Amino acid sequence: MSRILIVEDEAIIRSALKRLLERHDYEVSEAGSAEEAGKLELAGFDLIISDLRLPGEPGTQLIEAAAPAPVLIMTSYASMRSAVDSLKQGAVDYVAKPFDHAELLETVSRILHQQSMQRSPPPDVTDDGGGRQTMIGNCTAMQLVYSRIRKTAPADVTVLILGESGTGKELVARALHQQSKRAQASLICVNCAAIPETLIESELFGHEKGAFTGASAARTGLVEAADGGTLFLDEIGELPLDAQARLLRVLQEGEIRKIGSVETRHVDVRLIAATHRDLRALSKSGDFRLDLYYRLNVMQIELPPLREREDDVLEIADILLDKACQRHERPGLRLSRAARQELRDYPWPGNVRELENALERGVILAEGHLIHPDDLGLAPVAHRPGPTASPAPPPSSADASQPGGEEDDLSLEDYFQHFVLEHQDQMSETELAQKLGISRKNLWERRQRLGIPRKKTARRPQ
Ligand SMILES: Nc1ncnc2c1ncn2[C@@H]1O[C@H](COP(=O)(O)OP(=O)(O)OP(=O)(O)O)[C@@H](O)[C@H]1O
Repeated sequence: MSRILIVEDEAIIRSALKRLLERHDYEVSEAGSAEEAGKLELAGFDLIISDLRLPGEPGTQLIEAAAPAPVLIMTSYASMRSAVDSLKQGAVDYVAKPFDHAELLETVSRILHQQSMQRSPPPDVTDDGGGRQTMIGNCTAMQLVYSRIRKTAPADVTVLILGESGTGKELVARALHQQSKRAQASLICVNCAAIPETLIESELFGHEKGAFTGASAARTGLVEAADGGTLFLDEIGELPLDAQARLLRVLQEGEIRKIGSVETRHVDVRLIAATHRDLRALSKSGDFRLDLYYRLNVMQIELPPLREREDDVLEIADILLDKACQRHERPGLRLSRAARQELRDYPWPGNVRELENALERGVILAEGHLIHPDDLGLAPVAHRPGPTASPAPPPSSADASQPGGEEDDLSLEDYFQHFVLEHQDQMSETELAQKLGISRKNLWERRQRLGIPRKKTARRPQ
């Protein structure tokens, strides 16, 4: 939903315009003067509509301050000359008052469309080891993502990144941090699903010595470690309710309190959160606090699944293949025509991460200078899983016994799926992982890959 700011001192015009835009599904904020508008994160808006004549500074004052957000100037017929001057100063367009509703809506939609079509180059991202990579892909949906990153990074606001597992949510979080004014400070990345529920609060918020059995020394939490910088909470939908309450306090008051402490400490942290789950639906079932959802959902960036990214699959495959060839010292390896077709047709439930893994397998297994479909190890058509967001049906025993190289994998996954579904109501995630002989992180990753929803945790008081 596009965000528009109206800057107009006449309350009647301002609220009429607000109602008009809201009826057309825009999210609208208001300010009565350029000075009042200047207190907002202007660059976070998709469009600013400002009256030219305002008490104090004129509307054109906002043009530079709001960049790259466009400013549309409203002016009266009597001052057409100043309207033209505003264009010279960089306003995107002007509308003469009183304006025709249809005409104004058309102008707004044209400007927003042009803005979204402005090509933003994919951002460069540096990983923890200092390695650089560029986000790959040029489809329309990714252009929108790049443009959102460019606009949102400098505005010091909370960002919620949505997308299936492996679509690049962490890459986006890194790009946001690295293009923000906090770039020189720390970026702390935490996967909420990979930390046992019993430990997550103390990991995030720290604890005092003796706060609980085993707390033999005081410990600083990750939120405090991100002070002055950015905290990236991946899979925030998995955060237990008690930790959600503490996080809300950080967002509302800018304060944390360690477990077992009575003192609070001020922290200045920009929060970026990501999830593949529908937080609104989770809040309806009582598993996610609605107030926290509203606090997180200031700006949204939605990553498209790979299967919807047009020709990006092959572009990404070519670049990642070169990298895999270098890593394994197998220069010059290419994908066969059939392998390229296979990559194009496959539904990629694990998205770019799954593509990376398939290419890695291809490079290791290829015998000549071409990678063939078998080398990629993708599931045969009959066994192809659905997207991670919706649970995949368990493969039938008939499927599992079919001839082909996948039987062992399938029956193992079949066993895994049945075991988890059968025992998850009685066992904690840690117990499940122990019984299966895998780590808790691995359990979570398999749940993502196989599309097995996590059991509902018992509702706790808020
Ligand atoms: N657009 C892209 N260009 C290049 N590499 C990408 C892109 N998107 C994702 N990747 C790669 O895919 C892998 C998964 O990306 P990332 O960890 O950011 O995904 P995610 O959505 O955070 O996944 P999860 O939710 O499972 O943690 C990484 O190795 C990342 O470098």
